[in-house]
Amino acid sequence: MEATQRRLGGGMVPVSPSQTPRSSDKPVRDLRSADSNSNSHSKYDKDKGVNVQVLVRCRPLNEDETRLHTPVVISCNEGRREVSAVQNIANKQIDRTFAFDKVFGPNSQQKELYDQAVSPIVYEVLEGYNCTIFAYGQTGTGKTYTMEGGARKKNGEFPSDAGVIPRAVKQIFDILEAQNAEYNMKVTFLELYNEEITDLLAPEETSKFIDDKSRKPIALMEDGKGGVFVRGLEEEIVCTANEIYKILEKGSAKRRTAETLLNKQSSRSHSIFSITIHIKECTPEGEEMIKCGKLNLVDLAGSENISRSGAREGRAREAGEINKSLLTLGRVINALVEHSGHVPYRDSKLTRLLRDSLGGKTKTCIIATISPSIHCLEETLSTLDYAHRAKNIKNKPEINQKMMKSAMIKDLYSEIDRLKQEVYAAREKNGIYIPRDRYLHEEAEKKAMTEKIERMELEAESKDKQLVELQELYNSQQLLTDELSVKLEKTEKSLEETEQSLFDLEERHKQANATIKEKEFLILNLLKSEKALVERAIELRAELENAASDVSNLFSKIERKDKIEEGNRILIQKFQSQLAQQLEVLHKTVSASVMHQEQQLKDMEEDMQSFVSTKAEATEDLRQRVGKLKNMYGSGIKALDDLAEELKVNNQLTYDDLKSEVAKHSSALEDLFKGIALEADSLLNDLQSSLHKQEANLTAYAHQQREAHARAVETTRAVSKITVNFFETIDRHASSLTQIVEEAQLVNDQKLCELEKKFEECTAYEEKQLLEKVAEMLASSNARKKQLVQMAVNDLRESANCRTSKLRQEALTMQDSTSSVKAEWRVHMEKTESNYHEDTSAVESGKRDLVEVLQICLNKAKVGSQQWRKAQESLLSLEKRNAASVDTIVRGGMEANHALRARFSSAVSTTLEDAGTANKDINSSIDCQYCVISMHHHCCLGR
Ligand SMILES: Nc1ncnc2c1ncn2[C@@H]1O[C@H](COP(=O)(O)OP(=O)(O)OP(=O)(O)O)[C@@H](O)[C@H]1O
Repeated sequence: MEATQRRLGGGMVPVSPSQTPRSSDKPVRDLRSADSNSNSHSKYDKDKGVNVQVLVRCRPLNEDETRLHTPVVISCNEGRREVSAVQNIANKQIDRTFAFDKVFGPNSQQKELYDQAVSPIVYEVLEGYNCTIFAYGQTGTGKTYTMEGGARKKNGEFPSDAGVIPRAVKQIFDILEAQNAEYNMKVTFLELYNEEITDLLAPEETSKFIDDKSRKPIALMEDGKGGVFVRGLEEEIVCTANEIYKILEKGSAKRRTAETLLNKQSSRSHSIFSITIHIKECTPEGEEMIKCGKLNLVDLAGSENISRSGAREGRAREAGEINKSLLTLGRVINALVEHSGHVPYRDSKLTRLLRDSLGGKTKTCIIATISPSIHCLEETLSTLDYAHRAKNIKNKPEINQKMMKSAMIKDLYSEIDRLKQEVYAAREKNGIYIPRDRYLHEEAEKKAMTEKIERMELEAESKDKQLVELQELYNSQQLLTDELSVKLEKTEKSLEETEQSLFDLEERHKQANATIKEKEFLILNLLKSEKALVERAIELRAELENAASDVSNLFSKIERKDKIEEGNRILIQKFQSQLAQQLEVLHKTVSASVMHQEQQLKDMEEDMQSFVSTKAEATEDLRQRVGKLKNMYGSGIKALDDLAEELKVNNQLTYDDLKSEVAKHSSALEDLFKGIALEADSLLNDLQSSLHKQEANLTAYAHQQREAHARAVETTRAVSKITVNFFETIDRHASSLTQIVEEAQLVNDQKLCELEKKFEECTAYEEKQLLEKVAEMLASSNARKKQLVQMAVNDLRESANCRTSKLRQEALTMQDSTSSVKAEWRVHMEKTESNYHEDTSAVESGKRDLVEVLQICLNKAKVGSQQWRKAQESLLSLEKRNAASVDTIVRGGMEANHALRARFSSAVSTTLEDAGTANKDINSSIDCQYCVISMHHHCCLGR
């Protein structure tokens, strides 16, 4: 029942098997996160957890597969960490790609896989983590090959195809040896077969019978803290790697294997090989601590298709059990991934054993093995799905709490005592006896367990009932579904038939519609042509009727025409005779009138000759009169010409007067302007000279100001220099203060460390003494403690005093520097003040000068304005005079013009009178002429 220590190694004391290393409740720093290449480290986050690392390994085709040229459907892209399954047969197309943390193709070597995926995990185990690596995959895909290796150890050499387990063992020993560490290592090796656990390291006596029945299953117990442990599992203490190899060989040989169609040596059970390492560490204070790490290496039985693997009878049951536990594992993975409240760990022993590795505090790595063959595609896809899903499981790894060696020894002593008591009790009485306390404790535990079991049974019953109900419901639903599906089928068939007939009918309907349409079209065309024909006939009839009436009309017209033509002929004959008579009469009258006309023309010629002679006389008379008029107009125009000449002379005179007057005025104005310009010039010169003076003053003032500013800048520079010096000294003091404080801190720390060390030493010493003289020692230890504390306090006080005095000194130096800065500042202030006063007086004098200059300018401006006023007045008087003289000239001109205008108007009136009489004469002569002509005209008309 109880574990027995088989060997003691490295001077370390092993822990009991029930003491499976536990992670501390305290969060611990991930020590390998910096140098590990495992991506789990990078993902690590205390609250979120670390994803289970999943890698895939594809084995190469085996001999048979190569011989039979089995098609390969799996391709591995190690760089992109992807596995693709591609198959295209007939109409079934598969093309799926999965991404994993790492992918190892068919050519990958054992060492490669180990170095890349497992080695970092081993480092983590040595840091104090619990880690699990398990291989999952279809039968014959290389789980055992990956975990254990193809060949066992040959002649002490390390084989190149050694698997994960021997390599991990070697690495652990190599590291520990290199570190020269004091350690203790123990291993366990168990097998889970048909839901029963067997110890592969059990002593020979108990397993000398080869048949399965002789193998005693061992119990899986709850440790009361949520974990499980295997009661009575052998723990082999190992000191060298070779020992482990031997153990492995021995254990593996005991594993149940069988030949299946897929694997000649197929593992029929799950195996868990665990290595627990305790490493001694010394704290800087010299305390011995024990660090503990555990590595679980799990080789699962193959997931398989029973029919394909060729498993029969016993093997089929095996396969069923294997599949059941793997199914539970799948359900656990699903529940963890989907974060469902209940995770069915308890449904199989495998999941109970792996509980901490799936969603617990262990770091886990799953190696999924697959075959590239087309025949395994279904299982390969299922494995890839499974593994891909497992990628999302999150664990929360924690480093196992380090134990103090003394505490551990204490625990072990109490364990030995308990065991001794048990042995003693057993020796004293017949049968099995245990101490009362333990009995009571176990009874209570048992009671609690019974209650729990009862409760669970009740729950299970109710669940069963529910299940039965659900089953019934499911069955009835199934029946209903079957009925409905039959009905549905029938309905579908009839629907199909109806649809077919409907389709036919529709076709026929379409055809009929088409023929109807054709016929309708023909009828319509016929009707149309009939209608057109009737219309045409009606038209033709009307035309015929019209033609008949036209013909009758034509006949009557022809008759009438004939009659008229007859009448016309008679009339023409009458007209001919009349016309001949009239033409004879007309001939006679025309000859008489010609004679008369000739007579009249002779008379007219005579009259015209007399009229021309009278006209010549009248014209002579008129010419004489016009000559007279011409003379009269010539004398009038001459008089007007004389007048205009006189006017011109007058105007010239007036213009000359005006011109001389204006010239006089302009010369007077010129003289005046010259005088004014001279005055203005002198004024401007004065103003310019005063401005020059002012400019000189201003330049002097600016110079003064510049000098004052330069002085101010100088002083400011001096001040800033002083201030910088001041701050530098303050800085120096501050840094020396910090140094002092740091020193003080260091001294304090050292002293506190010493105190702590002394206190611990004292405590340890006293603890030892306490076993003999507790009471006596207590007093003395108290006194000693007091003394020690007093000493430490005094020490601290002294150092504090020393520091205070140093601080005071620093403060004094600081005060000194401050006072010197103050004095410098005062000097600077005084200087600045005197400069300021000087500047102000200079400004005042400048201001005064300016005021004087301005006054001078003002006076000059006044003189200027007076002179301008005078000039204005003289200009005004000149203007007035000019205006008066121009007025008299203009008035004289105007009077002369008036006299000329009177003469001109009298001359015009006489000329007009003369012209009036001449016009009258012409008019009367014209009238006379007119009378003569009219008389002539009348005479001519009278003839
Ligand atoms: N990567 C590999 N390279 C070379 N040979 C391999 C590889 N993987 C597997 N094999 C060979 O394939 C055969 C089957 O491998 P193995 O027994 O490890 O499969 P398994 O997955 O453990 O099967 P089972 O689940 O039935 O135990 C072995 O002969 C092994 O040597």
